[in-house]
Amino acid sequence: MSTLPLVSLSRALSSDSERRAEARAIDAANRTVGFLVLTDHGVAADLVDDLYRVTAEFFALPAEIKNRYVTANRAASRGYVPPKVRSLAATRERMDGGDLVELFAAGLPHVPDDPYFSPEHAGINFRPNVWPAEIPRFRAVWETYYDAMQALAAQLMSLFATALDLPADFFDDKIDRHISNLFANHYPPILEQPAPGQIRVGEHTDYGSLTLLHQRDEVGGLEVHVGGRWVPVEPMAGAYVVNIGDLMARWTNDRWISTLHRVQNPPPERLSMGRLSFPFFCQPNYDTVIEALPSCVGPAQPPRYPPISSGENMIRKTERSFSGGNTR
Ligand SMILES: O=C(O)CCC(=O)C(=O)O
Ligand SMILES: [Fe+2]
Repeated sequence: MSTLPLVSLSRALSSDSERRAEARAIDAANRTVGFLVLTDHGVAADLVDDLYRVTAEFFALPAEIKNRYVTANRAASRGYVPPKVRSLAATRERMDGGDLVELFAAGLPHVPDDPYFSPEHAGINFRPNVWPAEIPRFRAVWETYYDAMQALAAQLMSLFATALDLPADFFDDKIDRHISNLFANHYPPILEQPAPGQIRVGEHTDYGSLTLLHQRDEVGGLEVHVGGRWVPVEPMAGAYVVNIGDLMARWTNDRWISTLHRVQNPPPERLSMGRLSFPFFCQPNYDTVIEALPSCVGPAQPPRYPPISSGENMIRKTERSFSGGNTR
């Protein structure tokens, strides 16, 4: 969709008046579409190229090697998930045979040696990452990219605070020990007829505060549900697609919307085209309780959702996403 609202990070950081102008654009985008396109974000193009390169090398490995990186507790989002095992439509109680995507996921790379992060307190949230030994550079590239994403996410959350008429540091202590995950979505060529309704990623809303998606493939397929229609989101060179997740909708009492989206299968003549994309799913600290912000409730707007902790929300949603695909 060429009409997604554009936000320039460098412009927002250039002066107070520019910051207010970009914050207004963010508010308008998040109220109406829940998606925007972020430009001038400062993430190095070389790093992104490296990320695509090492990750494509991983997915090109034989299945029996990739399967070594499947981890026992899938709700922890670490390592490899084979095609058709997860179903994002299942988070909405819709069964579709499993998403036509294979995944690799990682969490916080350098977990501090502090009880807050220990399994006793944090449960599965800071499980160690797993890294493919076959690709020596994989780990360093992923860790560097993860760091770039967490820094970018923090800057965006500060702009979000301004957009919500809150102090710029409002979210800082709610995301400073976040449980965000970096995913690679690899969509293999579609060689067999999909089951009825089975697509690359079934319709869903993202779970957390916001998602930073890098996509640059030719075949595309990402679609957002706006105005009762599915609208394609085409990649824009060097830009991130940013969307609101369920927790931001809950925080803002639906002033901002967590929009349904999906990845549609290519048309028949392009079924052999694969696709690689990288969502970074921002999830606040596991013990941050998300309830409607004071600026988003009033006599005519009672809170619409009960409070929920970030950690509980993520585990509930992730577990449900593994209830609709192939159980293997
Ligand atoms: O691969 C994409 O373009 C986005 C997929 C998606 O919506 C997700 O992984 O949550
Ligand atoms: Fe998504």
